Amino acid sequence: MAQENNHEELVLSEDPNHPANLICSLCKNFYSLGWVTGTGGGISIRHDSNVYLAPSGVQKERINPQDIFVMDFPTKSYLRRPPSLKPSACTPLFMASFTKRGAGACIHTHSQAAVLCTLLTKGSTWSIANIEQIKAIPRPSTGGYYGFFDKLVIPIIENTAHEEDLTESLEKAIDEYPDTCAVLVRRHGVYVWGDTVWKAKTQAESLDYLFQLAVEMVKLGMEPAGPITPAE
Ligand SMILES: CSC[C@@H](O)[C@@H](O)C(=O)COP(=O)(O)O
Ligand SMILES: [Zn+2]
Repeated sequence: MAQENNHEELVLSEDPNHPANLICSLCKNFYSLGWVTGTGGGISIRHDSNVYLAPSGVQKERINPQDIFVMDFPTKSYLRRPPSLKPSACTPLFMASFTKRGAGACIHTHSQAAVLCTLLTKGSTWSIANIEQIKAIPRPSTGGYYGFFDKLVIPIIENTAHEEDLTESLEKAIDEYPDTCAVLVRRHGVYVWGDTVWKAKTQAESLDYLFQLAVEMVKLGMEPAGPITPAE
């Protein structure tokens, strides 16, 4: 019987910046940061009209380019489905960032700092102010980035039993917070997107830095979004 054409040419490339190679190398990088351990978390990249997706339920730091799914973005149909694998359960959430924000990549982490920030905040947003690293976060309404004296506000949505059931509330948060490039998921992690894969990466790094800092500030009795007070 003839083998189904699985379009390996869509994922096999010598170019380290090919999306299929980048998903593999970045997942190793994110694993070492504790963002994608134990199969959780992941990344999807949109390049031209193709969306590149990791498989579901696998050790993300051990993915090979042959394991990558490729979707045609305009039609949402799969151009390549590796046999015996399922696409990431995060697919509809990654797609929300591509469709609603035109993102070029979306990163999902299970970072403990992100989870702790959702536990330290009872409401539906998490914020921080007056910290230099805020300046790495884009603010679409101004066409630029947050300033040092601005307050950064990230929406928090409630977790669900299944990843795909988060889609509706993530889409609502994206609509309600037009300046955000991230949505926290309570007791779960965070989704961060960017115009390009490198912007998504640096924004995810900057946010994780701020999440870690905020946890330490709270431990020291400081309010992360509070006013600047003279050091004692
Ligand atoms: C540790 S299981 C985590 C999953 O349920 C989910 O939250 C996740 O982030 C990864 O889903 P996956 O389908 O493996 O890409
Ligand atoms: Zn997850």
